[in-house]
Amino acid sequence: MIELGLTDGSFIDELIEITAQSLAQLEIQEHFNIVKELGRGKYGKVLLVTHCFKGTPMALKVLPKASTQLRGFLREYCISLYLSSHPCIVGLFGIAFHSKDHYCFAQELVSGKDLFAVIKPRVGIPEPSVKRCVLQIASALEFIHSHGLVHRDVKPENILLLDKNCCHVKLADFGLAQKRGTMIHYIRGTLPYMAPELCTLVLLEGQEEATAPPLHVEPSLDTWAFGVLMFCILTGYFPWECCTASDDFYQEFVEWCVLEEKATNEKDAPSLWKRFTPEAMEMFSRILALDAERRCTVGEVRLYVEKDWLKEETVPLDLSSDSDLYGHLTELAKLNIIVGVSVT
Ligand SMILES: Nc1ncnc2c1ncn2[C@@H]1O[C@H](COP(=O)(O)OP(=O)(O)OP(=O)(O)O)[C@@H](O)[C@H]1O
Repeated sequence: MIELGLTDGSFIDELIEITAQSLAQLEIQEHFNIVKELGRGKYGKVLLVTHCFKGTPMALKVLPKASTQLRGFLREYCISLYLSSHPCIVGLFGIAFHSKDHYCFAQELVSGKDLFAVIKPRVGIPEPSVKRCVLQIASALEFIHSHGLVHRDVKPENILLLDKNCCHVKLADFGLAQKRGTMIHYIRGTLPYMAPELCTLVLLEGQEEATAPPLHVEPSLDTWAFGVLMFCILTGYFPWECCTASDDFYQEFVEWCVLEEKATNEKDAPSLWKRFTPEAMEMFSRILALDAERRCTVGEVRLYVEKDWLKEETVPLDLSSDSDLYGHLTELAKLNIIVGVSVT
């Protein structure tokens, strides 16, 4: 029995070594019946399969060898496996293998939609469902962070629903997960869930190196993404496209944060945020603290869950169709991000 370090993520390297030594080679069709494709992401696809002998339905994540490094596949599989005991994290069967063209591992089948699919444009999802969902994701993220890991891809597409009212949800996709402290040197492309400190590492067209110093992966990156996700599912809009000086919506929020440091003032809330109660704004100011060091932990959302988050009469958004951010919800979800990482 190996001794596993529990809080610094070091056990992952040991699991990767062991798994690498025993990774079987087999062809998918020889062991599984492919029923249909369940979904597709930037890195691969997920197939609904049944085991040829046992008939067990599974969600098989299939990553092409041509675009996937073995080490990256093993890291995703080992991190997913280690965390899969949490009730709000997708379960695993302990089955991983490689075929001629793919790396694969079998996940528990979650039969509902993902959270992105149930967000009503410009409306979001009902506040009680948001709260149920947010509490479960906070619990999953606390579990991940307590093991010295960071998810790094918290977004509605990676939250799978077992029912349409979010009574039971599961966090999926550990393809970008890293040990806390891993260094990020640069990023290509942005997503609205990316924290401001991460956006400083975005490479512009033709640029080879980021001008900002490298960043350590910290749980505060997940906290920020969690805050953006909360905004998205409460409103059906993104709060901004990305956290840069050229994004007016983000700049409006930054200005509000500066004022909020002095005193909460409803009048000062940016147009997109006017629908929230002062209590919800206080919560957002802590979860989306611009300074990562001052950002609260995901679990602090529990302090606000008994309070109302949306005002009873929602203030209509003062947006022309051109600046309607919902248009970006689908487009931005498809953006590619390439993150350069090196382990310290
Ligand atoms: N266990 C599962 N059960 C049912 N459907 C699933 C399961 N896992 C993933 N899916 C579906 O497949 C889609 C893609 O899966 P996943 O996010 O793991 O792929 P990816 O290539 O890593 O995506 P991304 O581009 O977000 O990184 C999900 O959005 C979801 O709709």
